[in-house]
Amino acid sequence: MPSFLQESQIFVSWLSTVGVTMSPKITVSDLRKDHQGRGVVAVEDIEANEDIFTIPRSAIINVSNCSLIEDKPHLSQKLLKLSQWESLVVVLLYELKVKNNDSKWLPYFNVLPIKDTDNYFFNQLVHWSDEDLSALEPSLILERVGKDVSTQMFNRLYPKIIVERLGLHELKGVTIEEFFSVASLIMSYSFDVERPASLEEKLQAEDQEEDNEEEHKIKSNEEYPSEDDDEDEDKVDEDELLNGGFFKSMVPLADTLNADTTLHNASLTYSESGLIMRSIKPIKKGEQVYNSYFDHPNSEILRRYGYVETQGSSHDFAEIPLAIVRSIFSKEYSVSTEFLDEIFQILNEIVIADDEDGESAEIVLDSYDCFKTREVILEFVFIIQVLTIILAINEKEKISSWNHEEMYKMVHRVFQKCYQLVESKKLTNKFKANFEKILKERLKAYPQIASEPYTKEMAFSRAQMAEVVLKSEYQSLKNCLEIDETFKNGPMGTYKFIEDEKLIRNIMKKRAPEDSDKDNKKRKL
Ligand SMILES: C[S@@+](CC[C@H](N)C(=O)[O-])C[C@H]1O[C@@H](n2cnc3c(N)ncnc32)[C@H](O)[C@@H]1O
Repeated sequence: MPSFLQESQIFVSWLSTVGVTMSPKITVSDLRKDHQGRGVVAVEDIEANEDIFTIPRSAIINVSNCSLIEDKPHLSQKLLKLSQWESLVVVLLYELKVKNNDSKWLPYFNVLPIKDTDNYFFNQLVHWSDEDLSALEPSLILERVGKDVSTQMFNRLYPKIIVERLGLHELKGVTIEEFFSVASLIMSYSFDVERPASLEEKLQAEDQEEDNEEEHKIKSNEEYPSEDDDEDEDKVDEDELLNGGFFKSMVPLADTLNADTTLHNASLTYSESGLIMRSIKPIKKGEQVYNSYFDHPNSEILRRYGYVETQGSSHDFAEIPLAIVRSIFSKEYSVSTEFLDEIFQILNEIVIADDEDGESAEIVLDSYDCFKTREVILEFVFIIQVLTIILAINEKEKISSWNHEEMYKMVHRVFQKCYQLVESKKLTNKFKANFEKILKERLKAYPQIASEPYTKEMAFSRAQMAEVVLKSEYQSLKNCLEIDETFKNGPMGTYKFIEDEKLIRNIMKKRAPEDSDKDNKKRKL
């Protein structure tokens, strides 16, 4: 059996046979000592904006370039009706299970975790046991692990889509574990590759032709699709492959690059004929060429890719659940959670009622993001400010005993006045106090280890990676808790703090008619 090194060499030789051109300034390296599998490293200095390699579209795998369509071109339209994920799963299963050693991409598959199980294993959160996952408490990433979604996809594909609709009996015996491996591979290795304009036109024309034929068939033969078919088509419609202008694709060599949010130095660009990996800054001899897998915090990097950045991701944030906002306000103002839920319901009604162009943002969210950079999402600022004022007025007026209509009017007025306040970069002093209490309460949920600084050690075990995620979130909260910094000169801009009474007096005074016109102007957060 070829060694790890030999497999890399076979892969690199194969790349040239499929038209990939590689700069002599890079090499595919063995980075197993750093627990990074393979990666691309510069063997000579590379300047900014240099082409590092180019990949023709014929070398990538997707629904328009794969053995399945070469062998069974009649399935093309049916595949295009699936979602991006579903179609790539089918395409890869066919390549791996049916073509297997005859696949033209075999030297590529041999350097991937799906085939090289001696040197790789999947570490994404879907593969973690419940015990492993418990180390991530209280991170809200636990609500997005994705086991249910993956299982649902498997149940949709089997047997209905793969066997009944596509007639791929040769893929009948695929187990849920095999499906999970392919799904994990797609999650951590695939790219959303823009379709070239020429292909886009061809696909749209074929789709139109297909629709016309379908319509003709129905009219002439009165042959209606079965109820079941109809239901299925509806389900995938929004998510259909033809939407979005890209194909989820496997891109050999581009996916050999590891990623780092701070060391990111190369990016993939698309042209009509192919894909180009280009340096975005100078890369010194000996340095690794790093891609970026979008702006993810460590929790999401772990969920999707199975590793963490040991000193934190540049895009780290922590999430504050709405439940904490509810419990702090309930405690601080001695009001029932039912009353707070009624206010939340009214806030949702206001957003819907005042939404003229469908663009107003909801402010009652399941959770609120607080970034390491000291940015706090505006919905969070706004809901705390609104609740602070409503509950102060409640102390004077006992709003909680009012009927829904009266309560709606008052909440609406507070909403509008707080909107103007926040828009003019002002907040109240009591907002500051409540913001602080909420963040402190969230911090209490984290274990002691989360408050300790990152260590220099690499984090390889699941327990170590979970610790790094908790540190990333804890530090994000701590940073945002430095309120004078958060609301002064940071990414949020500079806010002025005013007396709550001033705003409350303004709200309580009888409204002048011209005020209401001004108040009704469009709001977007
Ligand atoms: C697109 S692949 C990159 C190539 C991969 N290293 C290989 O040998 O096939 C993505 C996977 O590489 C690993 N990876 C990427 N960036 C990493 C990093 N900065 N540190 C550790 N592992 C990384 C993770 O296992 C991730 O799921």
